[in-house]
Amino acid sequence: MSEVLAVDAADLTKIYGNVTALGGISVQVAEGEVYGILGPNGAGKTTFLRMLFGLIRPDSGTLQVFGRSWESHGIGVLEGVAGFIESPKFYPGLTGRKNLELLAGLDGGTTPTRIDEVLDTVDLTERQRRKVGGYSFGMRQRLGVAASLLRDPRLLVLDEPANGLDPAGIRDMRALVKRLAASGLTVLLSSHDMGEVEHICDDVTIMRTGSVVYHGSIAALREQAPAQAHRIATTDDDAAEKLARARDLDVTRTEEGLAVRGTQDRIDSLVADIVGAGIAMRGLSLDETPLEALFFMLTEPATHTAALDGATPATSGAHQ
Ligand SMILES: Nc1ncnc2c1ncn2[C@@H]1O[C@H](COP(=O)(O)OP(=O)(O)OP(=O)(O)O)[C@@H](O)[C@H]1O
Repeated sequence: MSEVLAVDAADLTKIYGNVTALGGISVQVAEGEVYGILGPNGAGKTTFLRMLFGLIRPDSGTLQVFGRSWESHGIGVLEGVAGFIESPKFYPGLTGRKNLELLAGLDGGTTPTRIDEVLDTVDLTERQRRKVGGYSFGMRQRLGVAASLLRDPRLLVLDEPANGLDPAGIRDMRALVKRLAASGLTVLLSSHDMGEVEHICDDVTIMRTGSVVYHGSIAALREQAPAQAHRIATTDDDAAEKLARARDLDVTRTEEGLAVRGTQDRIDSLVADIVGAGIAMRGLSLDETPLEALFFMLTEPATHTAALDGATPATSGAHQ
C-alpha cells in the first residue's frame, strides 16, 4: 500500500451564514480502500465531496489528494480523480455509447476499445446502443461510473451512488463498487444508509451536522454495535414486557408492541416464556440491524438516548 494517502483532509471547516456545513472534519483515505462518508441529510457529506473536486474551498483546514493540494497544484489536484456529485448528467436523446464518446472527446478522446471496456465493467454492453432517455436510474448511475472510468482514475468519488435505486439497482451498484475495488481503485462514496455501506466499505467516517461522530473500520464499529433489535407483538404486551425485563433484556414499548434487544438465543427464550405463559404471539420481526441501530444512535442521539446508554459513541483513528 502506498505511503501517500489518497485523501488527507485535516480540520476542514465551511460555514454558510449561521450553518456550519463542516465544523473541522478530518478524513484520511488510504490508497486502495473503499471508504464511506456516512451521515443523514445535512450532515455535510456533499460539502466535503465538493471540496475534493475544488467546487468549493474550505474556510480553513487543509486538503490533499494523493499528496497534492489546490493551493500548490491547482487543477492538477484532480489528476487521477474522477466521479460525480449528485446524479451524472447525459444527453437523453443519444445512446449510452455516444454519450461516452462525447465525454471522452472533451478529455482529448479515447479508443473504441476503451469505451468497450468501461461499458463492460459497468455491465452496459448490451444496452450501449439504446438512448439514455430510456435507461433506468440505476443504468444512468452506472453510465456515470463508466464516464468516470474513462479518465483512468486512481480515486473514484461517488455521491450517494445508490440513492433512488430499486433493490436490483442497489445490488448491481454494490457489485460494481466491489469489482472496482478489487481492481485496485480507491473508492470514496457518500451515503445516508448504513446498510448500503456496511458490506462494501472498509472504513467509514460518520458525520452529523458538520462533525465527525465516528471514524474507523466497519469491523471496529460492528464490535460496538448493540444487539439485534426485534419487534414483538402479543395479546398481552404488559405481561410480555415483564417477562422480557425478568430476563434482563433491553425492552421499550412502541406503538406496535415491544422493541427488544438481545441475542437470537435470548429472544428465542423470551418467545418460549411468552407462549409458555399462555400469551399468543401476534408478530415477531427483525428491526434495524445492529450497525443501523448504532448509526442512528450516533447521528440522532436525541431520539436514541435510551439505546445510547449501552453503547459508546465512537471515535477511532483506525488508520494504519
Ligand atoms: N451553498 C450553500 N449555502 C447555504 N447552505 C449550504 C450550502 N451548501 C450546503 N449548505 C448547508 O450545509 C449543510 C450541509 O449540507 P450538505 O449538502 O453538505 O449535506 P449532506 O450531508 O450532503 O446532505 P444531503 O444528503 O441532504 O445533501 C446543510 O445544512 C446545508 O443546508
